Amino acid sequence: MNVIEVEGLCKTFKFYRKPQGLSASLKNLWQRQVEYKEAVKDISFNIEKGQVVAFLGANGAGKTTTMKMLSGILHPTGGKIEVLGHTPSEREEQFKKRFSILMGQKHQLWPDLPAIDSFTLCQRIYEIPTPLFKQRLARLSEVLCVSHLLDIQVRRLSLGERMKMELIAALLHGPELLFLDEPTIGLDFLSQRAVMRFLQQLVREDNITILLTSHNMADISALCERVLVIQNGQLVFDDDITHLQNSLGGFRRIHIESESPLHSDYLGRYGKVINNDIHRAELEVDGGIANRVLQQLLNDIMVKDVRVSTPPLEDSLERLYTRRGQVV
Ligand SMILES: Nc1ncnc2c1ncn2[C@@H]1O[C@H](COP(=O)(O)OP(=O)(O)OP(=O)(O)O)[C@@H](O)[C@H]1O
Repeated sequence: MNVIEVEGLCKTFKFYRKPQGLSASLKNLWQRQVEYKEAVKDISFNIEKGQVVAFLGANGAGKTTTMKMLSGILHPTGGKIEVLGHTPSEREEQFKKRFSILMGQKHQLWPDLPAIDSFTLCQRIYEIPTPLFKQRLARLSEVLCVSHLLDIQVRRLSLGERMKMELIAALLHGPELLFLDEPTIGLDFLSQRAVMRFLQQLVREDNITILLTSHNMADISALCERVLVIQNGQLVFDDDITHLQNSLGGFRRIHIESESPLHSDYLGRYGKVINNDIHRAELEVDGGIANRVLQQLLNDIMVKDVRVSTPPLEDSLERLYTRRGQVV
């Protein structure tokens, strides 16, 4: 069953550019310079119930704009969206109760109140029965290790603690679908891992559907099975995370350790030299010829140790982000 269905989605922003300088500003008062920005250009995809999908792209690629359209915050300028059987821009009450959107850079909790007060407000807004509210709050605050902080003013909490409270607020009404826009931005390593572990548990136990944007590769590999990549408003990749590396040429890294010095000029004939610190080197080669290159290296060089690995996800994404307008 599809939770999200998107077909030919477009969003063009109309805005006025403010010119520099006093005379230009004055002229602009009666002759405004209108500009258009095509932030999302004709994208189509479906997401099934229970899937966890990463929505990736360089800065300004169109991720937040798409998420805002999926959650009904922005109206599309073209195309069709169906989320949980609703048209998001109609903002029906029944629709709002079934999903949550969490933006790492925007906080919804009232900073001067303790988190528990904001949670009680959420309970009223979403009409959550008291026993269910108490049960959910106890579970969420316990798993996220913030039970002892519920009655402290939100502005006195650390960034990580506040983010965990935001996550609780987003989950109290038991949404079936979660839009997470940079949920771990600014969090330290431990808090990032705690939030990711918690989301993994949520997916396993509650079969929740998640669409996640993040520039943090650890978040993505920890949680997502499928990746959508948007570039300049166009969808350029939609497949399993494991296919991302293979689709981009399936590069492999060969790590060599040798007793004798390794010279980059010499190694260059086998593949692209990524690192070389005299006795250790790392080469990047096409996946299709990795075995042959490895055999050649073993024949030609006195190798002490050798290992083959897949390049990090960041490298595949860098290749994808820097390709212009090509669908993989
Ligand atoms: N209200 C607006 N008016 C005009 N242009 C806008 C508006 N909102 C976004 N844009 C432009 O649309 C493009 C896509 O923006 P969007 O916020 O969706 O990018 P993003 O992929 O989420 O980027 P980031 O990773 O930096 O958050 C950008 O070029 C941005 O400048």
